[in-house]
Order: sequence, then C-alpha cells, then structure tokens
Amino acid sequence: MAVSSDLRTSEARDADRDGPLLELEGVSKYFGQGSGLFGGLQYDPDTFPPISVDRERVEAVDDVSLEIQPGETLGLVGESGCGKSTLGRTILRLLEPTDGEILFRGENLADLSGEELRQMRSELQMIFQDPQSSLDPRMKVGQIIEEPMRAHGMLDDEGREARAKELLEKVGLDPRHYNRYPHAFSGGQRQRINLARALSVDPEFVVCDEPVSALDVSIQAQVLNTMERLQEEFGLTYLFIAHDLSVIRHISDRVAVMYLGHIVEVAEKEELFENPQHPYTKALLESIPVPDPRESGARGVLEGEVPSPTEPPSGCRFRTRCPELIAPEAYDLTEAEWSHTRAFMRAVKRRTFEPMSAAELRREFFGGDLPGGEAGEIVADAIDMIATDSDHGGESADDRSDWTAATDLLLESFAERSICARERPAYDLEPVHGSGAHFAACHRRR
Ligand SMILES: Nc1ncnc2c1ncn2[C@@H]1O[C@H](COP(=O)(O)OP(=O)(O)OP(=O)(O)O)[C@@H](O)[C@H]1O
Repeated sequence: MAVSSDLRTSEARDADRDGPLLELEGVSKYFGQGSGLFGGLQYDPDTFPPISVDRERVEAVDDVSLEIQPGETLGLVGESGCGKSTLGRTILRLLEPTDGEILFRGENLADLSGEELRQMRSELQMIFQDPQSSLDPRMKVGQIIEEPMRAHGMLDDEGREARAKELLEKVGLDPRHYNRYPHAFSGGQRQRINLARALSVDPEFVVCDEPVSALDVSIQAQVLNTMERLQEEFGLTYLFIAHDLSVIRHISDRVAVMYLGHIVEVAEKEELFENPQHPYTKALLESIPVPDPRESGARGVLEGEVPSPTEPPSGCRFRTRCPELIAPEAYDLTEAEWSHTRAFMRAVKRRTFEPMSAAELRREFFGGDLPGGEAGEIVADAIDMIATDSDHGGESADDRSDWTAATDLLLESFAERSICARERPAYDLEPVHGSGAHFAACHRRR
C-alpha cells in the first residue's frame, strides 16, 4: 500500500528531546465551591428551598508534583475515586487546575492561547476506558479516525484517508474496514480504533485512562502489546492509568501510587514492586488476588474505609488506615504498647467489639497490662468510659455518647498527635533496584 505518512518516528522525536516532557508542580484540582454551571448545587426535597449551594469542596487532586520523561510509560495506580482520572484530565487541560503549574516541554500550558494552544492540544491526546461509548455509532471508522485531523486542519481529504488507513493497519486492524461502523467490531478492536484516532494527530503524549479494564483478560495483553509497539515506533510517552496492578506491571517503566488525591510513592517499576516503602503501596501489592483461590486471606489487608475527599485527614492522608502509624513522641511507648494502643483506638472508633468489662477490655486489647505513664492513664480513662462495669454517671454501658467520648479522647491523644497527622511526609530514598529516584510519602522513611 502506498502511504503518504507524515507520522513522526521515534528517531525524529529524539532530536528535540532534552529534559522532562511533562512537569507537574504542585497541581491541585478541587471540585465544588460552586464551580461549573451546576457545580455545588444540592437538591433536597425535605428542605425549603429544596435547592441549596453545597460549599463542600472535593479535594480530588492535591498538590501533586511529578515529572514524565520522554518516551516512558508512567503507570498511575490507586483505588477507585483516588483522583487518577481527574489528574489525567487536568494535565490535558480538559479540567482547569485549581492550583499549580503544568509544563509541557518546559512551556506552561496556561500561558498558551490561540494557534499555539491548538497546536499543543494535538500533542496531548487521551484514550478512555469504554471504547463502546467513546465511538459515535453513526460514524464510520474512517470518519472517526479522521475527525481529530479535520479539527486540527491536518492534510486534505485524500491525505486524511490515506493516513486513517495506514493507522488502521498500524493498530492491527484491516484497512479495508475503513467504511465499517463501530458496532461491527469487538471491544478490543474498538479500543484499537480509539488508539488510531488518538494517534491521527501525531501526538507526543497520550493519557491512557484504564484503556483495557473493560476488556477480557485474554484481549488485554494483546492491546497492551500493540500499545507498546506503537510507543516504540512513534516515540510516544504514556501516562497509563489503571487500578489493576498486573496491567500496571506489564506496561510501566515507572509507577506512581495515588491515595486520596496525593501521590504517595513513585519509583521505577522493579523498585516499586520489589521494594515498596509506603504502607499503602504494600497493602495494594498484598491485595493482588492470588492465582490459587484456595489460598485465602490475601484480600482485605486494608482496614477501614477511604475517608471522604471533602474532609481528607491532615498530614499523611493514609494515616487513618495505616498499620504503621507512628506513636506520638510525647509518650514513651514500646512498640508492643503502641501496637496495642493503636489497635484499641481503631476498634473503639469503629466499634468492632461488644461491650465488656474493664478487666476484659484490658485482657482483650492489652494482654492484661496497660502501657505505663501518661499514655496508660489515657487508655484507662477511655476504658472507663465504655466498660460495662464502670460508673457512667447513670447512663447505660451501650450509650453512644460514651463511645464517642472515648473515641475522641483516644484520637486526640494519640492519632492527632502523631507526626503522621501533623506533617505531610515527602522523602527521597536510595533505590535498591536500578538507579532511578524513589519517592515515598511516609514518615517511617524519614
Ligand atoms: N466533576 C466532578 N465534580 C465533583 N466531584 C468529582 C468530579 N469528578 C470527580 N469527582 C470526585 O473526585 C474524586 C476523584 O475522582 P476520579 O474520577 O478522579 O478518581 P479515579 O481514581 O479516576 O476513580 P475511578 O477509577 O473510579 O474513575 C472522587 O471523589 C470523585 O467523586
């Protein structure tokens, strides 16, 4: 087939490379605060007026700094709702950042306008999870792929058609299917059409937002392999968003782990998987389903719920669920005493046990011996508030207010006084594998 391709190869790209392709400096994206047409509007039929303005803000992405090198794949992983998509969309300016700077090849995207911005936009493309809904069913595949070129005024009709056909072949589809409609293709093929469309404007950087999550596992690897081949051929740089660690492991050069709007760890792939330093990363890795289903207990190592992004915890956002929360310096506690105190605090907060006597509580949580000093006195006070055999000022042992008071006392005395609550952690570590930088946002690594 005669091709008219203007597609840049990776060699052509290497020529104008120096420094990171993309730099994020303290990027935040908050929702709410009445942003957007209906942003922050709440409907509640039981109040008058039934519509109110919700001033709660969702800190979807908070103070994220990252660099992405040309030609690499940075995997971005984290549980649903942690802000991955919001970060991807903010980088592409599909969402306006609330704060921070995004530099592409050293240029601040916010400073561009007119033709420069239009040009830059073609350099940055995105592919989405659901290939079904992102392809217009009324358009033929050829038109779909040509649409971005038309929007950017690239080539003439003939040139666009030639390029669309070439791209179909590049992504592993038959160019003769140029006139077919999306419904004639399988899920994996539709994601390939999406890829061809994103590549049609010759981008340098592609945000891939869960591109294979909707596909069968057997198809996932094939699409990932095609993406890797295209990356090499065209010198593409990927930000690859996924919640599935095996997908991340397949495709990434480096991995960034996100939790509740913060990046908690960044390292080269091998370093991250073999030498994880953040307790959240460790928990994520331990929750990878084991191949043998009879080996139970691998899931659910994370305790508690993800806090709401409208009220994220101070300091380290993972601290409310962290199994390695650091003891406040104010108390002189042994590791064992602290681990008992921490477990007791969490159990009271979540009310995971039935009411019992003070002696039973001491035995159950502290093996009979409370910690010494001030910490021990605080624990004794908390036990006194909830024990079935202590004086509750006439209220029943099951009184909610007692549990709330005990929870408040323990949280204020221990959790809130931990360095984990007082300071946001950020540490650069020496990697064990490879020579790349290793960042971990955990005070245990200070
Ligand atoms: N337009 C919006 N308005 C208000 N809140 C939003 C908006 N978009 C996202 N959020 C909130 O921001 C947080 C981050 O959402 P985001 O979709 O970025 O997470 P995610 O990690 O990509 O999750 P998923 O994998 O489920 O898509 C969530 O709490 C979400 O509810």
